[in-house]
Amino acid sequence: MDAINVEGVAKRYGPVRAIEHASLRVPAGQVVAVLGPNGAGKSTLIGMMLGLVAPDAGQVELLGQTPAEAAARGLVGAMIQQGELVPNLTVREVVGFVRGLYPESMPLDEVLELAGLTDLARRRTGRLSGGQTQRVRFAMAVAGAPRILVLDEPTAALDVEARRAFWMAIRRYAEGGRTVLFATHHLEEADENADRVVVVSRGRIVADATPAEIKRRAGGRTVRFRLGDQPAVGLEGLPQVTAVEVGGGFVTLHTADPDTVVASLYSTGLTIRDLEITTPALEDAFISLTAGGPAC
Ligand SMILES: Nc1ncnc2c1ncn2[C@@H]1O[C@H](COP(=O)(O)OP(=O)(O)OP(=O)(O)O)[C@@H](O)[C@H]1O
Repeated sequence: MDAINVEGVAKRYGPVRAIEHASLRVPAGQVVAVLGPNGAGKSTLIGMMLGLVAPDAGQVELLGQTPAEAAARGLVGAMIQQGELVPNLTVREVVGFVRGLYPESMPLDEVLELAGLTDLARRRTGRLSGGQTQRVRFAMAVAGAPRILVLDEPTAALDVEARRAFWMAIRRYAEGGRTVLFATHHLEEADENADRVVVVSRGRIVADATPAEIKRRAGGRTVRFRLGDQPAVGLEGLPQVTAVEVGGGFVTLHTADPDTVVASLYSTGLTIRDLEITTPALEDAFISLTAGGPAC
């Protein structure tokens, strides 16, 4: 049984089609990034997964149950963008309260340690920084030891160091077959932390693959080198070369198969200098996959 099964969901807000017919199956144990620009529909899709937004069409199952049933049984934990913490309670009290709502929760000290809150346990939540508040939200999301964890832009308020610590905690949580799905605009975050990247653009899933596959689909690779005074003729006829650019003293060959291109390049007898093979950054892949911008 899949951890998450989204089948043909759609949601409109007046004239805006926030999500148009999206389907997604996530097996247990995967860490999935939902990547897309502002307004792409990520929060709407996540809201439908959590039962917070009613789809106009289609359905969602979490471990074979409706989102409401899964939430009632403590199978799903969530960190969403809205919501204030109760300011006059300590971190330990807030997390302990949430933990007490679940049938099979994690030991409180373990939750605090995982979220990096051990030293802040006695601090009142109204006196926390933005990053510390995010850690409390994370602790609340995992306190019930849910099998599925859903996070909507969880690192939005965090600096680089806090981000790194946060992702280490998520990876630890995902160990042992738990499923994590998170929304992000941060390409490097999807690349570094997910097994699979689902790209959403203008309410549609436009790509669903590993980060490496997304880069490959969006642009292939380039083989770049200097030819000196030798003429750059016949290079477009080499096997697997899809385009040739000459400029700035360099020749750039575009290809999906750089190994074949390099082998055939050396067999031409040309003197090749400063050869390098490059892969486009995930950022470039993302821009070309989501070309067209947000839905409204
Ligand atoms: N409650 C609502 N009422 C009206 N329009 C809405 C509502 N919620 C979302 N939308 C619109 O639906 C579209 C998708 O929004 P959504 O918040 O799902 O995108 P997102 O990818 O999560 O964006 P962001 O990264 O900025 O959070 C946007 O055009 C947004 O303005």
